[in-house]
Amino acid sequence: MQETGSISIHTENIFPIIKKFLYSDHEIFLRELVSNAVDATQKLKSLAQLGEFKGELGELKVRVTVDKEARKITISDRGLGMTAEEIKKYINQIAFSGATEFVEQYKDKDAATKDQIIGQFGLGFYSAFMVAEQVEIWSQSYKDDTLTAHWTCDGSTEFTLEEPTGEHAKAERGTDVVLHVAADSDEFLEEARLRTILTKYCKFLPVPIEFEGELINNTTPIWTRQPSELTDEDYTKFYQELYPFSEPPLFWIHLNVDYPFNLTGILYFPKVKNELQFQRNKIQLYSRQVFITDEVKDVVPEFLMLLHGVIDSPDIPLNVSRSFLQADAAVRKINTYITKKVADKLSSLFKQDRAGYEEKWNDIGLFVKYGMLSDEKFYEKAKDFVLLKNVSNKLFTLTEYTEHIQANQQDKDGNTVVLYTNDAEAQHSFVAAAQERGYDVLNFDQVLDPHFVGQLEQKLEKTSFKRVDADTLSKLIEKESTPESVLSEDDQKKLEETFKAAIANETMRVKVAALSPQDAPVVITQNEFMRRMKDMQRTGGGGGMQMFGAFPESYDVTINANHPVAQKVLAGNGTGESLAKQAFDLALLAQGMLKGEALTAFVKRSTELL
Ligand SMILES: Nc1ncnc2c1ncn2[C@@H]1O[C@H](COP(=O)(O)OP(=O)(O)OP(=O)(O)O)[C@@H](O)[C@H]1O
Repeated sequence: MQETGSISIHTENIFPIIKKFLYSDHEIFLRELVSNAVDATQKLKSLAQLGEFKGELGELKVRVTVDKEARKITISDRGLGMTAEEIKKYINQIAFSGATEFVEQYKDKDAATKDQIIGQFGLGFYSAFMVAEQVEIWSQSYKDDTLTAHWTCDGSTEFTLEEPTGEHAKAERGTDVVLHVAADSDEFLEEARLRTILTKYCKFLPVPIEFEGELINNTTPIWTRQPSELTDEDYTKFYQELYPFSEPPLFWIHLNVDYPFNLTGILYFPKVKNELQFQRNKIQLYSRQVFITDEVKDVVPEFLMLLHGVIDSPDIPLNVSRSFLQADAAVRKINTYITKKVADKLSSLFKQDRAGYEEKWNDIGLFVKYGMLSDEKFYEKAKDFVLLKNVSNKLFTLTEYTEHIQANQQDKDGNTVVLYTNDAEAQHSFVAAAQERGYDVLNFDQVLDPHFVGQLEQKLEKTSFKRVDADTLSKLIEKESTPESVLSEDDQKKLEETFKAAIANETMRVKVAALSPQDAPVVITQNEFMRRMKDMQRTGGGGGMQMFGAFPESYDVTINANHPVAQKVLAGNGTGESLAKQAFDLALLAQGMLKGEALTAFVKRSTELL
């Protein structure tokens, strides 16, 4: 029996369109055909379990072979097979209508959406024509009394279907799909290229895949197994399998839900450096153990992309555009679920082993803060286990820290003032002065910290954050009883003039204030607000803040009226100005701001004074 026929499709010329536009993703043909072979094998296994197939299963492998000379790639399975009738139904109708639908969707889309669709649309069987000029199917159904079917098609709407006689009349059960590789697809005749593709997409398929006699896959990756039967070693070994040559992960979460959506997977917390660096290792997305993509941007919340591992879900729609994906209810639920799981894991680590958690803080701190900044729900959970580190490297939770400083660091209005440094070395003199007063200073020296400070300030009631060098201590935390000035108004004026003349610099705003005699004689500070704006701008705070780039750096110079040096400057007949200069330079020196010519002049002047 031989039949020739015409496949009815609605769109004219879908073939050239598919060929042309799918160019960048031609390699997925192999994923599609191997997945079909795996599905056919799994279906046969189910039939056997149900007692509907009583024959020998035999060795259920999918074999991929390539014959470069003959320009052929063959994908063979020992699955349930198809009769000629079934080929007509499943291949001529379903597979081709899938392709038609694809082109229909594809036609009116803009370029960006097209890319999207290409990457994620499972074109199924039809994708074979992206690389082949002719495709043959040899198939023998598992059903008794059926004959082998042989279908050929050159990618046009014409096909032939026959049931061969003689030695080919009844083949072994299963399907061989034979691709006659087109002239412009030579690359797919290379063994190395095919092996790379198979390893990328088929590494964890549930049925053994053999390529040129070699097993390609691990059929039971650990995310498909029960956590109770897995050891830590299994998890770290699997991490190595996913990301060879990477440092071992810190810890992991085994995801497993089947309601209201289906999702399994393992998320690993890597050792993240203190910078927001682009990660080479990405989360991989699978659908029933078939690799789909490692662009998981819309499936997991952005901050979770710092994690590594795999997510496997048949419920993630892969054939729709990105904007649709973001609005998709299943995707949103998956997002929420993963976020909650991650927060719960961190919370239990924190509660069960505080010391271990603190040890890991350097690696997970950035992640936790990023999560708090980008996800309100995560903030709500993480506020109980986020840690603040002070300059003595002691770690506190938010509540612990408020308790720690409350007694000492409340200002006259009852606000708690948190002091912090972003560079303990450079701001050492300020940190030391604060500590002398019995104040505590936090270390906020990571890239996200300026944003994090802003967030905490909004969230925590009656609490403000001030960098230690933003003002004099008496101003940073204003107390009820401020020291009185021992100088008369006239003397204060005179003192200010002397310093102004000595400093002679427009960007230094000089003022005299009554500080404690224990405070430094001269304090140079940079206004908190202005500096924060500049910091934000540096870490990408958005276009609206560009204008601050135009502002020159400016500093406040506070002269302590109650320090003995003030009296000396006032009393110094003719030497007042050089004493003032000396005191100012010492303040600059303490902050690492004295450089170049000014530093040389200072050293010279100091030597002369000696
Ligand atoms: N190797 C095979 N053995 C048995 N049946 C097959 C085989 N390959 C394809 N089929 C049949 O042809 C149908 C169409 O295949 P196609 O790959 O186009 O779509 P699909 O697998 O149903 O969906 P998709 O690939 O988009 O997930 C399949 O549903 C299946 O019934």
